[in-house]
Amino acid sequence: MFHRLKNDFRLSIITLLGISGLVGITPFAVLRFMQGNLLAGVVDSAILGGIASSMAYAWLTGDTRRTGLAMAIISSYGAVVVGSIVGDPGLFWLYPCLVTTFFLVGPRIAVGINLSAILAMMVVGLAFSSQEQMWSFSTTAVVVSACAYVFAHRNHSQRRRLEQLATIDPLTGVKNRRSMDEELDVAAANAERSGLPYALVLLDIDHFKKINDEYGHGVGDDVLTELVALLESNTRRSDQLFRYGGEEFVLLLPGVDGVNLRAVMNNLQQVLRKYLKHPGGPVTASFGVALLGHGESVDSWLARADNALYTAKETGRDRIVYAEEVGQPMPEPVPRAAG
Ligand SMILES: Nc1nc2c(ncn2[C@@H]2O[C@H](COP(=O)(O)OP(=O)(O)OP(=O)(O)O)[C@@H](O)[C@H]2O)c(=O)[nH]1
Repeated sequence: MFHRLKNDFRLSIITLLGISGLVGITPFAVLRFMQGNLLAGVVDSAILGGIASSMAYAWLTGDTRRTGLAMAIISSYGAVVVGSIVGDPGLFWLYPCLVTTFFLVGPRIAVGINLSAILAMMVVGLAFSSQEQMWSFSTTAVVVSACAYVFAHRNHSQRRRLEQLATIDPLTGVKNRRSMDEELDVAAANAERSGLPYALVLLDIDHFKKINDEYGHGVGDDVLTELVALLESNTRRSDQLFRYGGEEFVLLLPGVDGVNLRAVMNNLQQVLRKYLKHPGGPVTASFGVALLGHGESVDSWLARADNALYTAKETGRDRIVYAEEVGQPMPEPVPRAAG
């Protein structure tokens, strides 16, 4: 349970706000019934029920996106109904809701929910004892929403930037090794479920150190970016390229095996031979290729591709070596899905 709370930010917010809502609203629901205000008591109880069932749904299904939206709507419009029934004291409930919507949904949706709730409160008009009170409330509620929006928007873009810094290689713009680990896990799980074949290619530029030493690091960097451009423009959109480290890259190719895989690999090798150049001439690369076996771990898959690459380097470079050809028995292939 603590593990889920620690790793799922939205679930932890839903739980925190849900528990705060239940603890904060329950005494008022009891009070309304004791005061004989049945309608307000029933509305408070309905809000409590909505919050509790949303929280349970989020925990059971993990669908925190829909739950966040449901909780934002229930709490904001619930506050409007309560304000309209009990008047002044109910107005204050909208303020925490205006802020918490930004924790539950994206900034734009939160602004939409907030403005429509403020407008609804004004149109119904029952919560206010005077025009002045209505306009004071509406103006301060809009100011609170605007400030919360600016803060949430900044937070959102900073999080996106951090995600980018953590997952993208700054020189070439392709995903880094950290993203690769995640994507390979996803691919292995998908292969078991759907029966789709997956090929993994480890690619390493030949004699790259010499290029750096003779022409400088700037030229080496240009070769790396040119390699990425060539690979990206000669593979499918569903293929994924990662920088494994230094001058080594990983290509993840879903849906290809057998003759098709060999055709793809031969084409890539030809393209690099023809177009990848440094000031002294062409640049070549060596390739180690491994198809994911049935039930095989990602580590074993990578290790087989790495062994194949090692063989390609040892046997002269500028070569494509398939793992099953270098004395590594290919694990049983992933069974194809029926149909
Ligand atoms: N320009 C540049 N060089 C890099 C970068 N990352 C790693 N390198 C260099 O890549 C070179 C890799 O050299 P080696 O591992 O000896 O490999 P190699 O010279 O390609 O030899 P083989 O792989 O055996 O053909 C080293 O000189 C690193 O400094 C980078 O981002 N930019």
